[in-house]
Amino acid sequence: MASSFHRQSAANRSATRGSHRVAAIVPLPHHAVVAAVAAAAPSAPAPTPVPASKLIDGKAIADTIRGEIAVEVAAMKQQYNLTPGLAVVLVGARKDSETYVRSKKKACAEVGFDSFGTDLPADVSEEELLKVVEDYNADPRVHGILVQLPLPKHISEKRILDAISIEKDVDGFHPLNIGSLAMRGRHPLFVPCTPKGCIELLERMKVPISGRKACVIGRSNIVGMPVALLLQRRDATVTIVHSKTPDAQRICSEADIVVAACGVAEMVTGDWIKPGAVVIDVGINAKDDPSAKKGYRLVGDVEFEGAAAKASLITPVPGGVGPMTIAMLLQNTLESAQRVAKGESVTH
Ligand SMILES: Nc1nc(=O)c2c([nH]1)NC[C@@H]1CN(c3ccc(C(=O)N[C@@H](CCC(=O)O)C(=O)O)cc3)C=[N+]21
Repeated sequence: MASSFHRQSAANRSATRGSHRVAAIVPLPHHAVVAAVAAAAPSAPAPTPVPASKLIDGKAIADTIRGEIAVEVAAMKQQYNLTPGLAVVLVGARKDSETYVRSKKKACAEVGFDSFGTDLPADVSEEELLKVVEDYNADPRVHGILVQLPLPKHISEKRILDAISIEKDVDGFHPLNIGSLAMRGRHPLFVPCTPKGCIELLERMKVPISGRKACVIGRSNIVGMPVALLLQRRDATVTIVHSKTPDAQRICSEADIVVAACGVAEMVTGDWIKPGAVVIDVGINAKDDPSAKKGYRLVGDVEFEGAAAKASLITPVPGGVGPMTIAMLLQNTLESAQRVAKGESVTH
């Protein structure tokens, strides 16, 4: 089960502060460090742990955002007597999908949202699923609709996603939302959650984007393409590399910001990373590990130790982008409810 999608995260220091601080406070000559390490660990050299100052703590940042959302929800209930509502539709019984759906519903409860759920059998017909989506489209208690992907093979993902009312499309997957994202001077109603989470991590860590070179690895509709558009909107110079790109590693190694969303476990090794670059790892892959309780552990699309040795900041997996995806889903749902409360809702 090597589902790929995202996440990681961690610390509350900026990229520039992190790297400058190390340079300013630890001016030890290299040989002195080597000598000190040798004295402390005379036997097998243990891998140097990644310092906390390099970690982008996605879980902590997502917790902060969820706290901010809870405050807004309480205010909205007071002022407008309105509670944001999210509907999550799950088809079939994929273990990973069930886990994600459970954490989405839990997150809703924590910030004071209403959550609605429909679980359908894997052999449900496309028509029945469409009917569920249409009922949620018409339900005024529901401000966001998420149909958990992937869907079973016999159902057209396109047909289902296109049926979600654009003003409840909190995943931001509707072509009208993606189209607006791609056009200067336009503003989509919703930005897809994982790409939005990546940018939020960069911004909260005060990583400069404007004028920087960014490399996005992967061109999927849900992550690679929209995250590239978001970086470009913030005036980065963006290169997207993918499975058919000759010399992807060389291109990546020139980037100040790397977003890895290729869906291949630990593909991006340290030699892809320019010294001081900021690395956002969107991958989530299960890797066999007999020493782990479950027999596997989660790894990203980035080989963490090697990349961390070069990077100024890096997101871990888990605990990086993953928790941010859920926080951004809540934020999109809140924004949707706010539009309704203020009478700004657009009609489909
Ligand atoms: N319509 C739709 N929208 C989605 O946003 C969507 C989807 N379908 N299908 C599947 C992917 C996957 N996804 C994740 C969300 C949170 C974590 C997450 O919170 N991960 C934690 C925990 C990981 C774990 O322990 O399993 C972490 O990385 O720290 C991961 C993955 C949303 N997806």
